[in-house]
Amino acid sequence: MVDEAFIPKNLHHFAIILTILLGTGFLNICASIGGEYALGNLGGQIIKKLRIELFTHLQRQSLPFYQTYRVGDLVTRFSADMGSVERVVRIAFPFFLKEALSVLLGLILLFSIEWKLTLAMLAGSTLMFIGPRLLQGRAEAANILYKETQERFTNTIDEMVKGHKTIKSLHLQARFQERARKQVHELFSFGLKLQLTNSMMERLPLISLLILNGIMIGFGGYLIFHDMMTIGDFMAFFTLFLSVGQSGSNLAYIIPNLIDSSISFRRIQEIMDHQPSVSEVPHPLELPSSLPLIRMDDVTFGYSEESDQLRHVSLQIAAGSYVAFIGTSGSGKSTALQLLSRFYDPKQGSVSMDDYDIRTLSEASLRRQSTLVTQDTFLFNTTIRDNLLLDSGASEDEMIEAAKQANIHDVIASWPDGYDTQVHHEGGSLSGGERQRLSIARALLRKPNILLLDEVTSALDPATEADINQLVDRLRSEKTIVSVTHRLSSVKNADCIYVFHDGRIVDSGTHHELLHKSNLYRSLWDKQFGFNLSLDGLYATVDMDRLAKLPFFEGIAPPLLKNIAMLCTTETCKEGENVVSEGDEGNKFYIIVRGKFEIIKRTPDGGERRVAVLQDGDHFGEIALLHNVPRNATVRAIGPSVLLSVRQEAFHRLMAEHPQILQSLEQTLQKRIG
Ligand SMILES: Nc1ncnc2c1ncn2[C@@H]1O[C@H](COP(=O)(O)OP(=O)(O)OP(=O)(O)O)[C@@H](O)[C@H]1O
Repeated sequence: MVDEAFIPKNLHHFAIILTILLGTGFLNICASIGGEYALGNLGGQIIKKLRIELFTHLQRQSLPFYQTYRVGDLVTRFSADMGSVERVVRIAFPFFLKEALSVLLGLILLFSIEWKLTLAMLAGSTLMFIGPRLLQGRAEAANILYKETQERFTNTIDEMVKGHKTIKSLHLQARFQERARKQVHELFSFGLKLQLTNSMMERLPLISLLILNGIMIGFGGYLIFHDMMTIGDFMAFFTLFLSVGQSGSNLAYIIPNLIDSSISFRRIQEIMDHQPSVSEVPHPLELPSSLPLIRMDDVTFGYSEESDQLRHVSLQIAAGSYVAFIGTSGSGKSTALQLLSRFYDPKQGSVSMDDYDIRTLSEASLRRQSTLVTQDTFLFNTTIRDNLLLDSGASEDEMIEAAKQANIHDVIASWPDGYDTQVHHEGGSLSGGERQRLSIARALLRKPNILLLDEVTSALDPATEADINQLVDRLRSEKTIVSVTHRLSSVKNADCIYVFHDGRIVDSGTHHELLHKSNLYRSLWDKQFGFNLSLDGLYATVDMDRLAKLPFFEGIAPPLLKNIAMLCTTETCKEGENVVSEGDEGNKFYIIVRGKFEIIKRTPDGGERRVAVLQDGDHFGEIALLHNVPRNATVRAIGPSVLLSVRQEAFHRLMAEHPQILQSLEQTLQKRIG
């Protein structure tokens, strides 16, 4: 324009150049609108595909995966990480393409105007990328640190929301507040570090651009003074270089975004690379719809490579029979049930239904045939109706029938919205017993041939437990039922009871056979007999024969034991409640009538460690009847429980009236110490 139109004042050339400028400008506007739509659409499609693939991949994962990754770890990948990839795919990547194209075309034009100056500029422009490159490692590390902290904070929020009842009842707000405060502080400091590194990476190219401008003006001036370049060419070069330089620094500007997104992408990829440990074979078989014979042949299984929780377990469950797995806590009963459901595969041996190894069956056919009901019931945040029906295809009448069988229909009908009642907090608004009965109704609606029950009556009151036991009795002819329980009275009628101990089956037979031949079974049975509990589960008594079996009361005459039995008062406690706390002064003795308790010891670092689990018939704190000694551990209810307790003062009054009790106790203690 300067050399061909302005200096020679050539109107014709001026008109041509102006038309070209306006025409290309218009083309530029049209192309950018079209390009933005096309790239936006492409970016959106990529993200859509990635989200669906990640979701589907998560659903394919087996149980160990969900024990490795916590909710926050996965939610962050879907939210923050996916967001960062999305920003790059939708905005930064099109921007990168546009700017890279500008640089490329600009360089071609610059070469055509003055190649020597362009070469000089090109050599200088390496400055623009050296700085960011040097900072890249630090930026990546800061980014990873920030994302991991985000993940931990999300996990804390998840735990706080899910455990809000326990946190309140144990008054742990300060502990969570402290954890959250620490993580928020880390988010602040790591975020600041990340921001500073990123802004340094963004500033460095601008500084380099400033230096480049200086070089260009200096070298350009030199060329003009030596008649090696016209003023017009210099002005064209200068204008074009400003635009190319700006595009170049824009490219450097988006590097932090690219780093952020590449780390997010790596984190998503880490999940996508995780192969499920239990997966379908390439051409799975369909299990015929009939009551199958179930077998476990020499099964050994461990949750980790280092230890085995089941060892050489072999068992056979006849079609249509009612079988129970019983044993001490931690003996492997639930693990065996999970292997029957194929939530895990054995390390050695096999689980089969009829003659099919269940590893060869399609997951759909296995799940159609067998349903597992566990004690941790999960309800979806939708209506009770949806929670019951899910994809079972059952009718309204069938749903009501199943709810009646599970003894929950009357409760639902008494709610203002009945079956349309909305479930909140994954069922947290319902009682444990209600949740459990809903999950039983849900399982019945799916009409499985095999019903696997894992401690399903542990959260129920005695009346409901009796109803569920009757239901199981009614169902036993039409289904194969396998029930894991620690409450022996509820499986007395089972066709076969397998007794687990330390990961092995040590005995099997009917209740009567086991009473005769199995010491372990007899001792478990003896521990649980002799208690009487009202149907609402609020009032309990203990027989003196049962008290006589406690080592502590050995040798005390029956009439005195009767007096001790009368001192017992019933205590009920909710899940998560501490019955005794480590360090507190002990003044009561307890016997567990129903329920499970964990014994917890404080660790030197301020944490907690579970050292044992107590259940129906176990007792603790007997020393408190005699002396005021501090409790050496905390006893916390794992589920709703009922206990009988004897207060020290009442016991002392009894001992004052009957000094023989003290004599007997001292003799017993001497014998035990001796
Ligand atoms: N997901 C898991 N990862 C690692 N170890 C586990 C896991 N689940 C259970 N265990 C361990 O495996 C052993 C057997 O547990 P399992 O739940 O099968 O016992 P159980 O007989 O059903 O006991 P309980 O009556 O107390 O539930 C226990 O030592 C337990 O701590």
